[in-house]
Amino acid sequence: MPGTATRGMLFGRCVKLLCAHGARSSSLSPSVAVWTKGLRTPAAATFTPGQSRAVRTAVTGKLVRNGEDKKAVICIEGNIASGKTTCLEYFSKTSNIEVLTEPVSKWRNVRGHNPLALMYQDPERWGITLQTYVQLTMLDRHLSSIAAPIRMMERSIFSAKYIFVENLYRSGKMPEVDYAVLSEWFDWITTNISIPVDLIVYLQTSPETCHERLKQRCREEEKVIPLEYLESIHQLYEDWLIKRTSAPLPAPVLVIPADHDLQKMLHHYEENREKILSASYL
Ligand SMILES: Nc1ncnc2c1ncn2[C@@H]1O[C@H](COP(=O)(O)OP(=O)(O)O)[C@@H](O)[C@H]1O
Ligand SMILES: Cc1cn([C@H]2C[C@H](O)[C@@H](COP(=O)(O)O)O2)c(=O)[nH]c1=O
Repeated sequence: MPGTATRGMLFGRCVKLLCAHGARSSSLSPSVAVWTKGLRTPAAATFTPGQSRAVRTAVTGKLVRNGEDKKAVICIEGNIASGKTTCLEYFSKTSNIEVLTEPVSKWRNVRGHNPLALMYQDPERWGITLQTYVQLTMLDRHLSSIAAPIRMMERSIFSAKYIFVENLYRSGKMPEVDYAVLSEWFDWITTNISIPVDLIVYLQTSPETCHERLKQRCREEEKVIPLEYLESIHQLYEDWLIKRTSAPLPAPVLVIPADHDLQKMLHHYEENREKILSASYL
């Protein structure tokens, strides 16, 4: 591992990304930030366990937001209405953890438009619109500054692509050109920007449980979701996080069975607390 002086040299190239004057105000995080670019080396980026995040970034040459590379990132993944928000709420009471829920309110209202509702009404036409905005807002969540040493996020830019975009495309509801454009964006982002994740917590539910919880939550846009849609999302999650056959894993996975009632789930969260929080030492 390089010493402090070497690391200083590796991180010597700083760039400032500043908001353009006169740009329309946005509901995203302010983009004034200091970024560091790791040194690009011809060597292939191979990560070994225990290697520090700083060194990995130096090897890959990705843009990294200063300071954020030292924080632990835990992503809570699972099907629609599997209990992710409830899990985040539980851990939000822990000091040292800052929780970042999915920006669903933005997906329901971008300058007066509701791309989430439009997508469910006509996925062929509006899938690309929603997923472009999901990708942007998820990236914004990953890059936002937090004060606490541990960041717990609901889903990730990875599941938006590997689960939801993939589902639209495979079910024939996203034209190939839309899928290609979204994939190009995703590949550019993940190649050039450091999006570290230290642990994925997968709340594993049956699609039937999610269907029940979804009906109980009663979000207007989601009233049209049939059980088959949740089955497809479930299958994609299982392929990605359990069988590990579909897409790369950005982090180790901790599986928590999540079909149980609320009281039992809170007990499971408590039982797994140490394992989850130890992500900060990875
Ligand atoms: N273990 C549970 N048992 C029964 N209902 C639950 C449980 N966990 C969450 N719920 C309820 O199910 C609905 C979906 O939960 P939520 O946490 O919003 O899921 P997600 O964030 O994954 O979409 C909510 O109405 C919530 O109160
Ligand atoms: C990430 C992502 C989400 N959605 C949809 C799926 C649900 O209707 C909401 C998220 O609600 P949840 O209860 O937190 O699962 O957004 C989508 O269509 N595309 C996506 O990439």
